[in-house]
Amino acid sequence: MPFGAYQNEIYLQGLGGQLPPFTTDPDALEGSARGRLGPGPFWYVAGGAGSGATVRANREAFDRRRIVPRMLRDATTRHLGTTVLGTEMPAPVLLAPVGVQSIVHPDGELATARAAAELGLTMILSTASSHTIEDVAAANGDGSRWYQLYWPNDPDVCVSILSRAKESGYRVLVVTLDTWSLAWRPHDLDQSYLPFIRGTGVAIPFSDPAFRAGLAKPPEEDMPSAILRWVPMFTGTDKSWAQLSFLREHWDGPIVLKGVQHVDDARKAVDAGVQGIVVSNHGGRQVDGAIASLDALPGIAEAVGEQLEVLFDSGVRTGADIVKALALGARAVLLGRPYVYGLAHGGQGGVRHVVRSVLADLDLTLGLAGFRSPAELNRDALWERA
Ligand SMILES: Cc1cc2nc3c(=O)[nH]c(=O)nc-3n(C[C@H](O)[C@H](O)[C@H](O)COP(=O)(O)O)c2cc1C
Ligand SMILES: O=C(O)C(=O)c1ccccc1
Repeated sequence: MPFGAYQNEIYLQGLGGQLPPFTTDPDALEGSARGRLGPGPFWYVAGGAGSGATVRANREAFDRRRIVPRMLRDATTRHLGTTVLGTEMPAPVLLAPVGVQSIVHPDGELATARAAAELGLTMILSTASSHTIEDVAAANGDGSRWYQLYWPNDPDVCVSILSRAKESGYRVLVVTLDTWSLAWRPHDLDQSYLPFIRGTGVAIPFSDPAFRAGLAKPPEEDMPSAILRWVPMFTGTDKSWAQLSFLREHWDGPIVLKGVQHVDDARKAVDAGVQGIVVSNHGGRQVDGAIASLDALPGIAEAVGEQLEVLFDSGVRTGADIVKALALGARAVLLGRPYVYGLAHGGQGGVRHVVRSVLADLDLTLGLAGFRSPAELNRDALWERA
């Protein structure tokens, strides 16, 4: 069933008097989620670092580029599927790792895992998850899952978490490099809203045998001490390129580095022997004033796209955005905030509606622009404003 068929489904349901569960308008989605969430949870998701300059820059970079549609090329049948690092995907879209999803819905990552499995998409589970590696794997069933590591300083805890992920069927390790500390985030600070305490984003360390072994009392008996041990374990110390060999030793599948923004770092990733990168500025949540992720993409894809898989995120909201990122050299994109807003609207069903909408929009936009598959896209498909 083509993804664009969601359009017909919605129109047909309309004949029976039924409307979509909530908006299909990507621009209205954030405002709609705002009406459902308190200010703490809403700004945790929507907020960015500092003045919000990079959150805005991410959108502006998409706006500056436009698709140039081609006619009479018979794009009535499209094939959106692709394979990334051995993972088959029905469309070049993954669900980005987002921490502490219980903040917006009690089912949190379990709902996301179920929605991803239903749609055949790959989810990337965050280390800051509010559910354990094993529970999310069970919810995802025979779906496709990758694991995102916030790299703990304690090697025993790191190895233990990696082996749990491996045993639970997570196929690819995504190592996030840009968040060894949370950035200056005025919205969270003004509300004294520390996300991973508010939403129990510590399920993974607290359930970890190696982490528990280092505590005087288990977290259930002494939560503050456990948190005080975990926070410095995954923040405060940056790692070096040389240390990546430790992860290669303890993870025998593909490794992807998330948060690459400079072409020289992309080349270092090649030298380090990893299999992929995510060109990302963390949705504008880390370095305020950082380059728009889409502006960083073409140079990086050109330099290293033949040597490793180049994935992309930050600012993707529509099908057209995905077309633009693919045309600039991304193999696939990660969807971030939009699916979290879907989760806020209705758990698994809310994620399903948002993701189906984005995929339908992608399918229709690609076809109407005259392309049958992502592989046909390149820079010729775009016009760019100076
Ligand atoms: C609420 C929230 C929590 C996030 N938590 C994580 C995380 O735990 N690990 C991670 O690698 N990235 C995390 N990210 C970043 C996303 O993976 C992704 O890079 C970003 O959302 C992309 O930007 P977009 O939301 O504009 O699409 C988070 C993003 C948001 C919005
Ligand atoms: O908020 C984030 O962007 C993020 O990456 C994170 C990190 C730790 C806990 C929760 C979210």
